Amino acid sequence: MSTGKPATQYQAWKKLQQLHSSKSSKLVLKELFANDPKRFSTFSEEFKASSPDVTLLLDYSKNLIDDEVLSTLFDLAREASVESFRDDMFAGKHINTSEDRAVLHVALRNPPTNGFKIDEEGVDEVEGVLKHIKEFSDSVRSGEWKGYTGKSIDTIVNIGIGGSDLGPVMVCEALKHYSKRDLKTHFVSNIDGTDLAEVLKLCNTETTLFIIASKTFTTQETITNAESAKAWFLEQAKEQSHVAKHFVALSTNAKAVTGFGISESNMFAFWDWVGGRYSLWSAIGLSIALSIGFENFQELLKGAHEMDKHFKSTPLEQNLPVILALVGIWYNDFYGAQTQALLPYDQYLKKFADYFQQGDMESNGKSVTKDGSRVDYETGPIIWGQSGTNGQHAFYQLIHQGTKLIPADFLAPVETLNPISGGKHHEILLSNFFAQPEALAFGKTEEEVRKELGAEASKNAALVKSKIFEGNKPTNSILFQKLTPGTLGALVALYEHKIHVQGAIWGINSYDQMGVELGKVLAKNILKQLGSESEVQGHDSSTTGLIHYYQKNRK
Ligand SMILES: O=P(O)(O)OC[C@H]1O[C@](O)(CO)[C@@H](O)[C@@H]1O
Repeated sequence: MSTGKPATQYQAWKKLQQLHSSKSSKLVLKELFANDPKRFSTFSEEFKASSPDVTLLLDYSKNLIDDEVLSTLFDLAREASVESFRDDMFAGKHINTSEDRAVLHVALRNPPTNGFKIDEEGVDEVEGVLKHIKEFSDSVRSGEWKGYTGKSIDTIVNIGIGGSDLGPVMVCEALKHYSKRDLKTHFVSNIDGTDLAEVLKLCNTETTLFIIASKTFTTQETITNAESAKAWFLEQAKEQSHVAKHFVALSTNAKAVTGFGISESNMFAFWDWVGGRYSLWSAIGLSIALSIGFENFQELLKGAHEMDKHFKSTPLEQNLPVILALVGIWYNDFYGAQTQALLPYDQYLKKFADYFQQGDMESNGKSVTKDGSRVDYETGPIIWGQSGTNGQHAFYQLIHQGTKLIPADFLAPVETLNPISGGKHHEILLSNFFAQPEALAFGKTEEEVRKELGAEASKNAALVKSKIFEGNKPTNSILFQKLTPGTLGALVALYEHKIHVQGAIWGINSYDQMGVELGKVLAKNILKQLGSESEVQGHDSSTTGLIHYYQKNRK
């Protein structure tokens, strides 16, 4: 079990504080590289899965670390029992202590033979659900599954929110290359009626399949959207019995699913030990299987499983998720960095940062440890980013020359799936992928700027200053072979395990999400009061004023 101890109590943490005060000013990338020609090979690791297409190179040499800092970070991981906490997760121990649950997304991608031995109720049902997903997705994709007028399905609408939306959205976008183009996939998540209304304009009742994705099947947004979608469908289809051909559910709550009017045979089950933000590998991935086919879905699971094996069995010093986690902690807790940017140089990964915004921030956005103490150090970073090179023309200015330290992960494929114009686009893309971390690390000195400006430099001191790049900005670079389902699985699992390791060191529970509850409760209460001004009770003057303004001005 993780110690749940405040991280500041570890000896290694104290040593890292000393190292930061004594040497942070000396950790200058330009000098570290100049003094060590082998720095790249020392601080990079390759991950190779059994499929030759699934390889990742992590270069973490452009970080503000040296051997001593790094070995102290590994000491920290050992002192915080990261290895035994990891093993507890794989063994099905109830590491989600506040909800007394196992955390077993790894069981969803664990092959029936040669996998990990996991002992928890429901794990032996995983294969059966995968079989159900295969049969159903094959029959929809082949056109065998017919709608109420005998036509095949050509449109899928996944209705879900949070983990029941973001994973499928990200993966369907990332693996669009492998998708069945004549089967359109849409996602509706927001309670804002605009979301559903705009999607319904693209749908035909006779050929649309709605997937209602909700672990609890009580989430207000999802159930309201599902009810409205059903009403829209029945306006045309009339007969309640036709619902069975057009609505399926992905849930752990059979009672609520049948209560909604979907029969259990049209329900794809999963279990309490699958956290919402770790659920794309479960039945929640049905829209993925429909879009890219079951075999590709299985490749995705396989790639993740290979990363699970790496995480479970590789010594910490070569363990990719552990390295990413520790380097992240170095900036988050000792340099005071508030955020972490994820910058994929692959257009298919444009939703990657959005996905891990929930994955990381809902997991590690906590301020009490497992034993209830208030932390006196920073926990989860703010995750953000977008695909390169678009980000370069949006926010990179601040990363290069702003006042904030923004550690960033750059990701790119060696091979593109779209080598248009003889591969020219890809070469340009990758030249940017290589150039940005280099510019961030090594910057541009005043001397270089003066040389570049020539005579102009002596006339315009402010211009000289504005063109200096201080450099020494840390980055990780991840190069993967190409964006296959297996590679994506490995990449997602890499970041999932990074979150796990960081949570273990911070002593927090990465697997509950109490922080989303209060707002939900207040919204339900306010909804009951929106009828008239006199009903608005029990709020502060700001909230009351805002509600009254709305009530006066609504039409
Ligand atoms: O799948 P459900 O139960 O509808 O929940 C959706 C999402 O809501 C949350 O509980 C809170 O945002 C997430 O953890 C979850 O992914």
